[in-house]
Amino acid sequence: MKILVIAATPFEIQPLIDHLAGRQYRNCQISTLVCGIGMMHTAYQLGRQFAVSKPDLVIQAGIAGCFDHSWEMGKVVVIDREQLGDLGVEDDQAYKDLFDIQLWQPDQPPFTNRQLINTFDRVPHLPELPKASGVTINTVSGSERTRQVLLDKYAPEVESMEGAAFHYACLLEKIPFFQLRSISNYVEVRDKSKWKIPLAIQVLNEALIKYFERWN
Ligand SMILES: O=C(O)c1cccc(C(=O)CC[C@H]2O[C@@H](n3cnc4c(=O)[nH]cnc43)[C@H](O)[C@@H]2O)c1
Repeated sequence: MKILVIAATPFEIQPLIDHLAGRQYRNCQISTLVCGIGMMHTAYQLGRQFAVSKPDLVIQAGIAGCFDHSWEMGKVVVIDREQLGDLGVEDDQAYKDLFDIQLWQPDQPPFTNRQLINTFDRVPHLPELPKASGVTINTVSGSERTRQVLLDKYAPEVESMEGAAFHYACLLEKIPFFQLRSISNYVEVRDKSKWKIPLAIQVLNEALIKYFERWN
């Protein structure tokens, strides 16, 4: 079983990389790929990778923002659906996405009712973690207005900059996948001093390592 773990930055999976060094798992070969921040980098790197070799499972691991202030920092979730949060047009005060203006159809593959849904088909040992819905954007949301527009339109729980590109590529290539996100911050008016990146990276990697230990 070939498993590929991808991340936007090296920092997000460095503890896993350190853990894997010199280790061999009986039933799986694990490789890692740092794709870069954002959808463009993720799509390019995945397309390039899949053209050469298709893994049996791909895991995207990263930190993310969450919309619900009752969530604790460092909460780890599996994303079960993704939506694109800023691909569309502005129409005076309104934002319309490509489905709204009918350039895309709600069920055009790989979308289902406008969403990039992971059914977790053929994913072995899916971690028993809470499921959450994701929205993917190009600019980290940092205003009350943007937060509310996204909530009203997509009702997301988690925001990242890569998730939708990952779901899109894996769904089209029919490769089993799951996206693991650990919460580093709330989606709110930007205050970087409140972000808990080291905590989020630590728990994210603990979850990844726990997952691979199940393969032993
Ligand atoms: O502004 C900074 O100094 C800064 C330093 C480190 C990281 C950042 C990021 O913006 C991280 C973007 C990166 O992490 C994911 N992420 C984390 N939180 C969010 C969020 O609230 N909204 C969207 N993406 C988030 C994202 O997937 C990127 O890979 C800034």
